[in-house]
Amino acid sequence: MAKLVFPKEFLWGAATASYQIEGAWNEDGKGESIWDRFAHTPGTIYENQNGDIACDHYHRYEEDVELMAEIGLKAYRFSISWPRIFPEGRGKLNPKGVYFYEKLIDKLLEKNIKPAITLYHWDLPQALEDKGGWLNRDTAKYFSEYANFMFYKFGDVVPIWITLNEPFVSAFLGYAWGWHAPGKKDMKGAFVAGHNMLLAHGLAVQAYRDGGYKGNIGITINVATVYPETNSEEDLKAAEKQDAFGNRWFIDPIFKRKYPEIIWRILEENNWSFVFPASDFDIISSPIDFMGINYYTRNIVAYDKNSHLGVKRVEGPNEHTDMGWEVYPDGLYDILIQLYRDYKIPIYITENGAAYNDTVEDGRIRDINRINYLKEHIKRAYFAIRDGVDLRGYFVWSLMDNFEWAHGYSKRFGIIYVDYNTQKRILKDSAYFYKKIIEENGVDG
Ligand SMILES: CO[C@H](O)c1c[n+]2c([nH]1)[C@H](O)[C@@H](O)[C@H](O)[C@H]2CO
Repeated sequence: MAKLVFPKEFLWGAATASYQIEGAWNEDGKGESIWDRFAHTPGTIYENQNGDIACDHYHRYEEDVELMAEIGLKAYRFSISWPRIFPEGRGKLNPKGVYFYEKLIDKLLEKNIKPAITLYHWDLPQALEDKGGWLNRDTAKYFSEYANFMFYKFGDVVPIWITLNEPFVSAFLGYAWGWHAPGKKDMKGAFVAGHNMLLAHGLAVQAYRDGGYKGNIGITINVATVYPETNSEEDLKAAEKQDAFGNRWFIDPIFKRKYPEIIWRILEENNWSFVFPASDFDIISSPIDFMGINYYTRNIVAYDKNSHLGVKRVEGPNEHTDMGWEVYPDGLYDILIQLYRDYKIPIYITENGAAYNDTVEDGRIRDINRINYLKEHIKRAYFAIRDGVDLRGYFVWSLMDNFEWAHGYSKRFGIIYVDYNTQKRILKDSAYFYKKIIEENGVDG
């Protein structure tokens, strides 16, 4: 069997996010986040679980970095908890919060693991939410102040910066559907929040450039490759709409200085066509160095006059993960080809992985289904590079089992198992599989 060998500098990593792993939700001066507030609200999270302790990474980060080194990670993507730095979102600084990340980054560098920082992975300071949160345009400015401080502190030692994680998800699930913090159900608000997040992104990129830092800065977008159920004209149009709405909404403003047509049509149909100052798009489209994509599954769609946008989802025929997401590795290849064709920008896969109901038997976790998932997707990443995509790296989601938002701890994505009763970590078989991938810089074809 042929070995598919990646380019020499290809970056193999794993990813996490602050609220999902850190715990210490109100320790050492950290301010409340909207996820603390949301998860403390009964009925929002599976079995009313929350991130108060999570994986206790705040206290166990040294052990966790040792495990990253044991796996052989070349990079580690993690997010900064904004309210751990600025408890009120701006103004008063929390030195102990800064010190935690200083120690974490120092430990990573000591182990030759490149830090890749996500500045915002959904845990907005509650104090800013109390002033309107992402519905308040000023939050974009406050974000750039926070980003500027992080660049000042770590810009010389952290080579990869991601401004936002999945603005579509935090705008829509947080402001339109209410499934995520801050739990609002206001479709119009989702568009305003999304726009202010993009503004925040652009202002942060400008701050990074003004600081003259030598690293790379980008954004992470969630993508699900879209396929029409049939080749009928109606289904093809439905697929085009879904791709624009689900994948391009937060990409086109950055690369084309405008929203996809479908977004403007929704705004106009609802009389929400706000007058976004054209100058916003000058800021939003500040050039970035890479695009991060989070790929998990695809979307098969068909025309349906009774559905939102006239588009209904059709379930795929292949195996599904514990999240109910179809396993479709070819979708990763297709989306990489499409995005690189359309935007010609270096790409990182900043998240890819699968939740399965892992069990510990004789001290081992034989997660062969996750190994197969990772293997097939890593193969597609190789074929995308072979076919011309400038793909720079791959971050598995996730380094360790963690708080899976509204699903609480019921979904396990980690390549490291976490026993939440004891906080014991156990490398799953998939961790050893990934270790071999990294050692060989390649995968069996
Ligand atoms: C459709 O999947 C999304 O792209 C997506 C999946 N995921 C994400 N975004 C988030 O970035 C992570 O915080 C989640 O833990 C992770 C697993 O659910």
